[in-house]
Amino acid sequence: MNKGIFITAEGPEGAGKTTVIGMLSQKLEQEGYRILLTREPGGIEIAEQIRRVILDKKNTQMDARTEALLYAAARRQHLVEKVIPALEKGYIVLCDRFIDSSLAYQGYARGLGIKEVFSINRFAIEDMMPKLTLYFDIEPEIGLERINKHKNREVNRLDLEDLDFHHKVREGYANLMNDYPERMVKINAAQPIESVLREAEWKIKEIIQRESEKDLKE
Ligand SMILES: Nc1ncnc2c1ncn2[C@@H]1O[C@H](COP(=O)(O)OP(=O)(O)OP(=O)(O)O)[C@@H](O)[C@H]1O
Ligand SMILES: Cc1cn([C@H]2C[C@H](O)[C@@H](COP(=O)(O)O)O2)c(=O)[nH]c1=O
Repeated sequence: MNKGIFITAEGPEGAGKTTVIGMLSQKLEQEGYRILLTREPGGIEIAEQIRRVILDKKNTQMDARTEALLYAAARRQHLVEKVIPALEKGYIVLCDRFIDSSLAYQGYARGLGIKEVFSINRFAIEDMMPKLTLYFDIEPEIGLERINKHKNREVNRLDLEDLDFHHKVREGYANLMNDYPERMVKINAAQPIESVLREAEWKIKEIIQRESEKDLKE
C-alpha cells in the first residue's frame, strides 16, 4: 500500500510548472515533508535516454504512435524505478508532467484519440493515477514567449510545433479538466508567479490534510 501522495503538474509549454513545483518542493521540504521532485519524460537514466530520442529536433520523421509509445515506455520505467518506491516510503511525489500530457499532446493535439492513448497508458501505469493534478493554464502565445525569452532552455522537437498544435494542446487539457474534475485543479498561470505559487501551495496543503485525515480514520 502507498503511504505517500502522488501529485502531478501539467500544462502547455512555458506555463511555469517546473519553476513553481521546484520552489514548492523546497518550501515543503523546509517544513519537514519528505518530497521527491521528478519529471517526465525522464527522472531516471533509461527514461532520460528515451527523452533524448523523443525530443531530438533531428527526429522529424517520428510517427505519432511511436511517439505515444515511447512516452508510455519512459513513464512505465520511471514509475517502477522511482515513483512507486518513493510513495511506498511515504514521500510526497511532485512529478512535472504525467499521463495527462500524453492525453493532451498525443491523444488530442496529434489526433490519436484520448481514449486510444489512455488505453496504451493503462498498460504502462496499471492503476497508478495521481491524487492531485495541478493544471497550469496559459495561452500558448504567452507560454511560448516565456520560453523563447529563457536563453538557457533548449528548444525541443515538440516546442517547434506550430501555434495551432499548441492551441490544440490547451484544448486537450480543457477536455481533461471536464473529464477529471475530482483530481484536476486549474490554476491561472498567467498571474504573477507569487499568486500562482500561493494557489498551488493551497491545493497541495488541502490534499495533504485530506489524506492525513483519511489515514487517521483507517
Ligand atoms: N507566473 C509567471 N510569470 C512570468 N514568468 C514566469 C511565470 N512562471 C514562470 N515564468 C518563467 O517562464 C519561463 C518558463 O517557465 P517553466 O520552465 O517553469 O515552464 P514550464 O511550464 O515548466 O515549461 P515547459 O513545460 O515548456 O518546460 C521561465 O523563464 C520562468 O521563469
Ligand atoms: C510527458 C509528456 C511530454 N510531452 C511533451 C511536452 C513537452 O513538449 C515535452 C517535455 O518537455 P518539458 O520541457 O519537460 O515540458 O514533451 C508529450 O508530448 N507527451 C507526454 O506524455
